[in-house]
Amino acid sequence: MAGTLVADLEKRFRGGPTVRATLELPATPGRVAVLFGPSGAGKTTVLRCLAGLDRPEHGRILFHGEPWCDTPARLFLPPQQRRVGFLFQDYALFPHLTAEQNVQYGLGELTATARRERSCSLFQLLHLEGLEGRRPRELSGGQQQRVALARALAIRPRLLLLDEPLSALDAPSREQLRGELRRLLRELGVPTVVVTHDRLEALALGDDLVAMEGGRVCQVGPVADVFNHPSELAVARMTGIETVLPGTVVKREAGLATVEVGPHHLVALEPSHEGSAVFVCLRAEDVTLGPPEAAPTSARNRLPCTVVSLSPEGALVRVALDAGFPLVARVTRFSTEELGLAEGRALTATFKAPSVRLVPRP
Ligand SMILES: Nc1ncnc2c1ncn2[C@@H]1O[C@H](COP(=O)(O)OP(=O)(O)OP(=O)(O)O)[C@@H](O)[C@H]1O
Repeated sequence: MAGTLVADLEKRFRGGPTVRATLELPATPGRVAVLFGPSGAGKTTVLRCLAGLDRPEHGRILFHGEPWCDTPARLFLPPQQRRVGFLFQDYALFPHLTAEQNVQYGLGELTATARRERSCSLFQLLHLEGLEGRRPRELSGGQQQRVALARALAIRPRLLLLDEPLSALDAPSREQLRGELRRLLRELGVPTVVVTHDRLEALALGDDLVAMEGGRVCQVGPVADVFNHPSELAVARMTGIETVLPGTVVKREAGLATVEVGPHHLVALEPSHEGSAVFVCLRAEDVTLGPPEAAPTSARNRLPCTVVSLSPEGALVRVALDAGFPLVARVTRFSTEELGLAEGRALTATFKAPSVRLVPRP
């Protein structure tokens, strides 16, 4: 129990959905867990229950073995007793207070000197020196975010909870601050739970991932495990796998599975689950394109296909293909030119067996 955050809760909204979450996460210094999923998945609801801002109808929350919520025992600790730092989506800074006053707001129990010392060290840590006297409207989006983070940290929280911390920023700032926030969270040494619906943000910020959809937790695990081995179709979709095809496992041998998909037999690593009905999931980045007469490579899967459409995406091009079933590849502009890609062009698509993820099909 030490070093973990355990939650098993159910929150019902009158006339609305029920959000259920069962999860156990490492909560060690600097470790970041991401609640990830599409809009309406229930991420914010879980975060608010962890904070003590919402009260679940049923459930338990244990932080390092200490009960924060236990509905059968009628136990519910308010946020200040949990000592959690909460960063709201819109930062919720008091507009009439200066940055320094905002940061010192929750420190009423300290002497004025101690309050000043605490906020001074946070302004240094978050590179906000010189901005103490500014009001929120006189700060940039990134500066507001850091002031809000300083306020959340001022109480010396045991757990930091961040709701979409970058969503209030424009795209270029978001990209820049993603890496900065990650470094900062590591440095701060406080276990953190972050809500995001953004795939890149989840990858950049998280050590652990809780994938949610439709008010339930679909999968929990280290970020790379969840992205590489989605346990179900909903997780495959939310982690950005574009090719999802119904298939049937027709052979299992020597750690490999042969899967019938449309007119083809594909080779994948043998899945740990039983059952032959599967979804074959393939990332566009894992598909290599070459001329029809391309020489064999180590890739187990080679499919003749034709180009259906090309869509530029910055330095890359998304290539929709017809291989007897729809297949998506993503290649550089350079490769597009070199291969002379155009609608109707015949090609060979190749991908390795470990790139083919098999997810059980109900
Ligand atoms: N106070 C409320 N009353 C009724 N329904 C609510 C309330 N708060 C949330 N919900 C509903 O509960 C579900 C989960 O909402 P929640 O805000 O937790 O989702 P989310 O994953 O954080 O979504 P988003 O990414 O859009 O913020 C949604 O269907 C939402 O409409």
